[in-house]
Amino acid sequence: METDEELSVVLELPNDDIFYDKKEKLLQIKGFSPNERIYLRHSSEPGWMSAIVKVLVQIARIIHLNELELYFADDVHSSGEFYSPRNELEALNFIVSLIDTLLSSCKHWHTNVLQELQTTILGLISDFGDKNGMKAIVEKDHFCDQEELLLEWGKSNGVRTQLQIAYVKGAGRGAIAEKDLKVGDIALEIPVSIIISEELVLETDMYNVLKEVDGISSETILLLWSMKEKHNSNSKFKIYFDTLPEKFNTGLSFGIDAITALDGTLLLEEIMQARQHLHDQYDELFPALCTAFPDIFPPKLYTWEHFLWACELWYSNGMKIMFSDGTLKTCLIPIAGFLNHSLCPHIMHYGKVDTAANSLKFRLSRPCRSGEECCLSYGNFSSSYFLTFYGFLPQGDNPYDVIPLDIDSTEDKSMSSSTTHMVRGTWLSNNHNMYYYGLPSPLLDHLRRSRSPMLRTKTYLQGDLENELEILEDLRSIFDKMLDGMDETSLDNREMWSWDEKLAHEYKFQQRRIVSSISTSCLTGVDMAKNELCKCLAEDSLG
Ligand SMILES: C[S@@+](CC[C@H](N)C(=O)[O-])C[C@H]1O[C@@H](n2cnc3c(N)ncnc32)[C@H](O)[C@@H]1O
Repeated sequence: METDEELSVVLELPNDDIFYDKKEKLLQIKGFSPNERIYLRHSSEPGWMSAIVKVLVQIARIIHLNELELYFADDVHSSGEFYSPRNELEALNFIVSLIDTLLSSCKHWHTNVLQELQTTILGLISDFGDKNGMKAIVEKDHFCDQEELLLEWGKSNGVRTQLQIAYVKGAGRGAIAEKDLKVGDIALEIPVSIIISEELVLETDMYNVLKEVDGISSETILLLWSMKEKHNSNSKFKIYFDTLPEKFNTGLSFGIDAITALDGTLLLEEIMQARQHLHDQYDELFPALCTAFPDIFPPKLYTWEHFLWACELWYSNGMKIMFSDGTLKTCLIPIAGFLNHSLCPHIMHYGKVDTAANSLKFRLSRPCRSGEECCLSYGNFSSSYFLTFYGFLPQGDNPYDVIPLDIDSTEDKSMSSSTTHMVRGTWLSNNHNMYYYGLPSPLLDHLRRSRSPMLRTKTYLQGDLENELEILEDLRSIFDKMLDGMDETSLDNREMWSWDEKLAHEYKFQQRRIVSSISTSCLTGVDMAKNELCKCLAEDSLG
């Protein structure tokens, strides 16, 4: 919005945001309203631009917090807050789009300010990517003949790409930028006609049989179709199926030694349950379908091993896509399936078909230089989820690596009864002061209230400090027990391990690091609270 003299922008927290109240409160704590107008005034003062940028970024970050980030957001007045790479990129891209809108409609005398602002924000995005993105090592001695064939096939079917396929260290194939790509560029465009979705199955004999099976989902139907289509030499997608790995190596196919190595972690139970669920699903369908319809379900293609392969294919390569008619379907997307995951991705939004072009566009949210690997975000998942369903542990600090706590929060009147309490590595928090300790405030507040419902807020009075000591001791004992249950793991002999043992030990190492950071933070908190309590008692005895 602009007048002849004044150029301004309103950063609005949408009324329909499901976390409106919590975000409004955070904005207020930082001194902003949910409809904050920022004047974009050029000034001769040095630093005028960074002052504007600081405010814009602070507000944009809060507007774009997701549920988990909100849970861990400190409710204290401090500037320069950082929540997660996802949030940071989302916030900065939001400002870029606001400036784009202003630039498209503004008076020419304002364009200089806006362009300068645009350049500053794009610079921040680029710096952020340089600092937080992992640089993949391209393995030049691996050939990608089949992948090249798939690319050619794709291009002849309307694919447009600025990416090449190559092997990258530790991640199989990946997509490498052919030239410098900037924010807003489309790295890859896939026409809907080559997306593998349930439409393909509808006209088949297999569908006529499976639609009669009680409770079967369209995802399972497509999975069973892909098991057979993989071996169909006349398939339209033969070149795609030929590029798929023979083995996926996800947590679902962990051997007994790797499973045993997970002892003491929650992941052991999660993997066992996921496998049991798949086994049950398989046993419900087979061998019955092979016996009743051997032509449609040839027994040699529908073994448990083939079924597990297909499950791993769909878990690790399936993408949820919103089509132009509004339906959401899990799909396999040739070529896009080469994009690896990053915690600081280049591409954040790709799940919606562009109706005008009838294609899926992979647009960049941060620049990718020529020769650099271009990565997606697969979603905000924990490392245990990535390990189980994708077979890797993301490099770097994963903000979604949380340990859920089984604490009944129904008595907590200030929050919805569905609040799930959790913790994560306390090194991720900026606030390790008294009453915070790097631990999430909603958890601490809940524990404080359940011990002492009439609690005053965070005072240095004897009762509060004693309460504080007790909750920290209780928490610490939970995490010390957890640590005792996980024997120490050393990564020194990783060269001797099989792929699955390596992943299991790395995972356990990460979990121990998280748990021990929480225990240490509790202990530091206990020391702080004891210190304050001593001071308080000393003052009382003096006074
Ligand atoms: C959609 S595919 C990506 C292409 C895959 N690299 C390939 O060669 O087919 C997903 C799989 O890639 C691998 N992957 C993706 N991101 C990764 C990462 N950041 N680190 C290691 N492996 C990764 C995992 O094996 C995962 O199951």
